[in-house]
Amino acid sequence: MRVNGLVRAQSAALSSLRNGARLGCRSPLSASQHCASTAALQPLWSRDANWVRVREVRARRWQSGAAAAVLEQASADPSTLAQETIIENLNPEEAARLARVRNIGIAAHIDSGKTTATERVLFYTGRINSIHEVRGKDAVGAKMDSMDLEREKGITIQSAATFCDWVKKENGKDERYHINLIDTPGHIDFTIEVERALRVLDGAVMILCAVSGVQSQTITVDRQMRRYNIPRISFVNKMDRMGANPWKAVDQINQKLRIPAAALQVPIGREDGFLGVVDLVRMKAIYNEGAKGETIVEKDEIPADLVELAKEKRAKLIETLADVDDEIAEIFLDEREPTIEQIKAAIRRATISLKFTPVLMGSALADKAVQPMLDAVCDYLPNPSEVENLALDKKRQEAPVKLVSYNSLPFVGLAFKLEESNFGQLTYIRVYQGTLKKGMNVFNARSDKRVKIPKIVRMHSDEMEEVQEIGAGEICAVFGVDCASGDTFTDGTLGYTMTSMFVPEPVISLSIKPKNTKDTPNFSKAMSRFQREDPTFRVHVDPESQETIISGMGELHLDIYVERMRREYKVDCETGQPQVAYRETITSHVPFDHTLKKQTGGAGDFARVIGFMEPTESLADNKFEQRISGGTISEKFLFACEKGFMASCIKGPLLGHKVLGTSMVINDGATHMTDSSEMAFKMATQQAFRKAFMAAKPQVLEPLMKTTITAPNEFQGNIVGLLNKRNAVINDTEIGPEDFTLYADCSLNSMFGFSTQLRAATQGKGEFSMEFSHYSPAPPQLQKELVAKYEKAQKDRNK
Ligand SMILES: Nc1nc2c(ncn2[C@@H]2O[C@H](COP(=O)(O)OP(=O)(O)OP(=O)(O)O)[C@@H](O)[C@H]2O)c(=O)[nH]1
Repeated sequence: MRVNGLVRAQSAALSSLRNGARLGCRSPLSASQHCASTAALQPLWSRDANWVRVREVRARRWQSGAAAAVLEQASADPSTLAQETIIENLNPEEAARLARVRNIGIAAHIDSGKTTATERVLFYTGRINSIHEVRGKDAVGAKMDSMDLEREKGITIQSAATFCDWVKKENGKDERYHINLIDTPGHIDFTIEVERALRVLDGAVMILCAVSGVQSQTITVDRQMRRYNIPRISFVNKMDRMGANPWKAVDQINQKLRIPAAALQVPIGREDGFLGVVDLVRMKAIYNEGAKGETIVEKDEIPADLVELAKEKRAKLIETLADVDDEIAEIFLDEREPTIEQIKAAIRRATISLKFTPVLMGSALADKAVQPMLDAVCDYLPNPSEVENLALDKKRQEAPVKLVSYNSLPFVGLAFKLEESNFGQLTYIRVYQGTLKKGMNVFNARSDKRVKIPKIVRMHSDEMEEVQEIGAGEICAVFGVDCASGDTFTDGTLGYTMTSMFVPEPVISLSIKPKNTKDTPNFSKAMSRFQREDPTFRVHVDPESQETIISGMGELHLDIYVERMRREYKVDCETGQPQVAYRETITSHVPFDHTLKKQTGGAGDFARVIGFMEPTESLADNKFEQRISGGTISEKFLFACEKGFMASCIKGPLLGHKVLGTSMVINDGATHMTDSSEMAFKMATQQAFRKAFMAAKPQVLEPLMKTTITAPNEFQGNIVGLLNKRNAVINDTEIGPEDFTLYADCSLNSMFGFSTQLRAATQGKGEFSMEFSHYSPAPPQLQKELVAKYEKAQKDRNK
């Protein structure tokens, strides 16, 4: 009995160890698993069932002892944890340097105040001398919105990186922290900017509006943070606004985002009278003084009318921590009062292990309580050595290896963003391991090319500061490195690659051309630059109409590029109507035997291809295969066949949209001694493709969008009505005390004009966000209409 119990406990420990490794792992592959595990994070606590909790805590403690033994065993196997030993040998100086580094992002729903808060952070840390507002009267604009377009529209379009040093007071001593910070856009059309920032950051500040709480885009940002296992602190901004209610935001983080959350502060005053916050950990009142709130005044005395509330919310904080942290759970069970250090350590542990988010509050615009948020970044978000980053070792069958943020190890970095600047291409790199030095040769793991690093800079929005080297765990930008977004660089001794970020599929496309043909060279230059910089912006030329088609994440996304073309390249463009990016596929197996034969006087054209077409297992890609035996078609001609197949997939026979999920196998054929050529085989394959495709029950696929709608409860009926008209599938509805959130799958085609109708149906109080989910067969009626329209356009063109 005892032996069995031990085995069971050890296997539980092993599995918890594996889960733990997954939670910390920065790989998009682990995202769904992680979502599942965090969804299961339900509060364990119940006052009436203390004994259950005691047993659980004891069992967990016992298991962690067993887990330590397993870890010891695992670290003895160098094939899996080769670098574990290095971590143990981290020298104290290196550890002290890393302990003071934070790489963080600011992400939130549109207009929650990300850029306004970042402006305060830069001001209070001394990076800028004065504060300028988004859409401010002085028309200067915030530092991080450096593009003219961003300043005019008052929205962030590109993420911007900066760095600053924050001096935190700790027990009367000054502690200097180095913070690399990325401000991201809120609008879903620029979601790739959030994806790539989160891919390389160690922690995030999730900003919420004190009036609106969790909004539709907050839910998308939450999903993205989970995808990359990002620990976060939450900041409830706009406490100066009428109707501000931080407790609603805290409840919604718990209920809608399902992550245990508790406030670390209570507000002193509200709305116009918002003066500062009470720090619940240290039980002190914090006020801002000075013209821009630059002086922090701490008082031991809490305003009398807030003493009871502060006690209640502090108890709530400790209770929530007891649910997610064993040490606090024990103290709680023993009915002892945890010390400040114990509470802070528990918040840190629980935040980093993704079990909890501490909630702070303030008003960036009114210059209140931003500094305590910066303190919380230092106190509760991880330093680079506390985050597990994995690479795959190509030299050892892609075995995962842990990267260690240690300056003297071989260099490994990830290029996460490209940007054209006046001085050439700028590549943003996160250094995961080793040191990147000016003049050093690095290897691109994808292309196997060696490149020299001519110049390294630290970015401060659109300004830069040249440096000679960048250590492990830091973010920088380099010049003169030709690569793609998501490439891994090493020093050449390691065969490591890192997984890249998640790139959503473009869903909207439109035709575009310069108004003046003399602008064509600039037009092409702009297109290739935008494409290189933004993986969600794609360009292709329609082989028949010769029109240039651009595709992206939404109308705003494409509009911005058209506008940037005008401003930055002086090219005025004509654009067609935005169209949904449909896809085409086949649904059955069809054999083909096609001969191309032309005899026009001299040498003719001859090619015969035999084989079959069928749907692939998943819609992910198309597949070409040759199974020729006896050399009936030579290698050279088979290569031409493959090219023909690829060309056919770009423009499907049904609608002229891209083909997905289609496989073509050529297993026989014939060649003519003199008349066969590569061109003949390419054309024969294209003709065979067309015929077989049309015979294989072709199907139009339409993009389905994961849609999140939030609105006050009284409008629920109206919204369900709107969605029913659009044949949407409602997956879930969550009803809160005031408003509800509805999750649905909607076809993109049916969502044109939805924002206007939603505004009308909810007196402007409803909002929604959409994200591409997957391709799904279009309804037969829609397919019929689309095909008829395409055929008519073809006929008109050929007249
Ligand atoms: N009342 C009030 N308004 C604020 C506060 N913070 C920001 N705002 C206003 O909210 C609007 C949006 O602020 P931004 O900082 O651009 O918000 P954002 O989240 O960066 O916006 P996007 O990046 O475009 O999504 C601006 O008009 C700000 O002045 C605040 O604390 N209180």
